Amino acid sequence: MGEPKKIIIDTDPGIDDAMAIFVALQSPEVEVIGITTIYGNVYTTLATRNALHLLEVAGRMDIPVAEGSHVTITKGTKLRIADFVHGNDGLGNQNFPPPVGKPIEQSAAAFLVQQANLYPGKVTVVALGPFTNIALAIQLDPAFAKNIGQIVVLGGAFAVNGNVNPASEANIFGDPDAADIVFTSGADVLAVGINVTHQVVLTDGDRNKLEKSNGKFAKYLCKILDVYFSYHRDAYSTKGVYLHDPTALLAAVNPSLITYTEGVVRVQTVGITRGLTLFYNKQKRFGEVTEWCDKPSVKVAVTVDAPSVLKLVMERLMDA
Ligand SMILES: O=c1[nH]cnc2c1ncn2[C@@H]1O[C@H](CO)[C@@H](O)[C@H]1O
Repeated sequence: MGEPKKIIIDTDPGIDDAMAIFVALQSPEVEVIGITTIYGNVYTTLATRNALHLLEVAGRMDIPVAEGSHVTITKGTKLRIADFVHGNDGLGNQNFPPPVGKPIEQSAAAFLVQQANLYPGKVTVVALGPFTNIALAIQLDPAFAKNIGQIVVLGGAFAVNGNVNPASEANIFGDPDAADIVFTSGADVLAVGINVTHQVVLTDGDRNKLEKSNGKFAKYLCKILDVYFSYHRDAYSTKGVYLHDPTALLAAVNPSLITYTEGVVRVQTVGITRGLTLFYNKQKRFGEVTEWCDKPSVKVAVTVDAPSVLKLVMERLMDA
């Protein structure tokens, strides 16, 4: 194995975010060089607090946390916060003590730009919340799209219903304008949508295995998973939970776990379909000039090796 891939996790922790962060810290293929925070599952201030807390649980206070935007890319302040999925504290209503650590002075966007410049082509951003910080980095530095190695986003509902409403998936819905900026930036973007992550389910049985293990991450997660399980039972009538964030993270760690197709993605930013991700496969040359013309292609995940993803998540969480 060569040098580990440098990754920055942009996150709104979040129960499945916590899982993804722990899996990343347990993955020898990658080196987590920073965490940037964003609103989504919780407000940004709480996301920062939770990110610092999770790093303390992991004993990895050496990893810098940069706080991200508190508003959307269009300065919108009416945010949709998914506390009904993750609990009021974002971590299953456990009232954990406040972290000792502090975020660094730099903003998330400034940190992303700095790291992309420091290691051109070598840094992967894994975006697990709305894409505001990434869009801000693109606006801050015109070279960011070129300097960043890859941007792996958890987001979109490609040719399936969303999870906020039939049109829209939560991370895109959180900031559709930012998502459109990222998808059309020319960066190497891989989108892992809920059409893929809904195939990766952690069942009651898997959770029992985590509970019985001695792994510190497994034990910690079992404390916070209750809220996430009850939400899935209510919303989807399933006895398991979707592993959105860990799937996207592992797609960044090991691209062979997924297959993808390439084309242009645009995001609807207004109206009842606000947040809709529309993929153009470039198979037809349209007579009309369209809003998809002359836009760079991105990668969109199509299939996932769900058993392997689940196995890796379980192994890595229990082995610590
Ligand atoms: O129904 C939902 N509404 C809002 N957010 C959700 C819902 N289900 C999951 N997530 C959160 O949003 C991302 C996937 O879209 C995941 O990070 C998940 O934690």
